[in-house]
Amino acid sequence: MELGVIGLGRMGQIVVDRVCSAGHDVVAFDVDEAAVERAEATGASGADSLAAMTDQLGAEKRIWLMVPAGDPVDAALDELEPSLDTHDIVVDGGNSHFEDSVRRADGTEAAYLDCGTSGGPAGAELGFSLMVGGPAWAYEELEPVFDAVATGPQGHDRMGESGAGHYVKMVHNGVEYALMQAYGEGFELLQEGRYDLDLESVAKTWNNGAVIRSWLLELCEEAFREEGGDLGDVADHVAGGSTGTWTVQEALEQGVPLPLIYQSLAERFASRNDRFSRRLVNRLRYGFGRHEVRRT
Ligand SMILES: NC(=O)C1=CN([C@@H]2O[C@H](COP(=O)(O)OP(=O)(O)OC[C@H]3O[C@@H](n4cnc5c(N)ncnc54)[C@H](O)[C@@H]3O)[C@@H](O)[C@H]2O)C=CC1
Ligand SMILES: O=C(CO)[C@H](O)[C@H](O)COP(=O)(O)O
Repeated sequence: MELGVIGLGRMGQIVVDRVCSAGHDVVAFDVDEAAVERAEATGASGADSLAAMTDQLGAEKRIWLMVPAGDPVDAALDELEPSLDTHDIVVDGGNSHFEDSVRRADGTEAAYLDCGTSGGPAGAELGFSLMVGGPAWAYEELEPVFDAVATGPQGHDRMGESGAGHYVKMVHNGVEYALMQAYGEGFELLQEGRYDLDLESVAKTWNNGAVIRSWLLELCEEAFREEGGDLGDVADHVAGGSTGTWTVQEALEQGVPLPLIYQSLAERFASRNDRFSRRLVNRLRYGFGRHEVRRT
């Protein structure tokens, strides 16, 4: 099969590598020329524009978008649209909002597959977990590509109609937030608590047979090994947050309580700057109790 890949960053380059390794042909495009050169060095045929890419793909285009969610997806689709037909297939493998994916599926001539991708850059070796939404014929047609990008045939499935893939990925990310928060809190108590513990050793021991073993816990072990048990100069500032926000917004709309995921998201927001509410509470404790006001 011949696949066009648009967006050759951390994730898109892995798509290129895995699809090429599986014996398919890849035509690669990115607005960053250096990224196109990297893809060429790993076996893809580089294109210097979207038009050049679609020309190379010919009839029955199969295209994988791996650009940042939001405007870049619409920008690429707007440019692709004149050359797309009903027998073409476009996959969006990024973290798009599921409602954007439904809108895009309705607005294109091509069959549009929304594909939630999990595994991160670490998935280069193992492959990803892929959650796909959209027309069944297009999913089935692209199964050889999904087999290559995922861990294998078990690493991908069609979740349902348009939007279902990105919907499942959105919820996945909410779960990811809560799991990380739970590990964070447990290790914080161990770090602050009664015993002088080696947290890397705790994580390693838990990873070997404990109920709470997981890949995220292996990443905790790696973090303590590389940064030290006190996490060295790692700041208490957590970036990201859009996918978790969408999860909480959807839960509110559906009337489903998600206190753990909401709290994990709120912890991220709280980590980002001097919280006015905390500063006021700090000052109020002086007001009513003459407790010391902590000042920076
Ligand atoms: N990094 C991660 O752990 C994961 C990321 N994702 C999602 O995958 C998507 C890509 O993520 P990354 O590879 O990490 O981002 P990245 O920032 O490493 O790469 C994005 C690439 O897209 C290119 N690009 C931007 N606009 C473009 C356009 N209009 N046309 C062509 N190329 C364009 C950029 O030059 C860049 O090379 C995002 O939606 C992200 O949320 C999904 C799962 C995991
Ligand atoms: O999808 C992912 C992992 O599964 C990406 O790493 C994503 O960026 C994580 O979300 P956030 O940026 O909100 O932390």
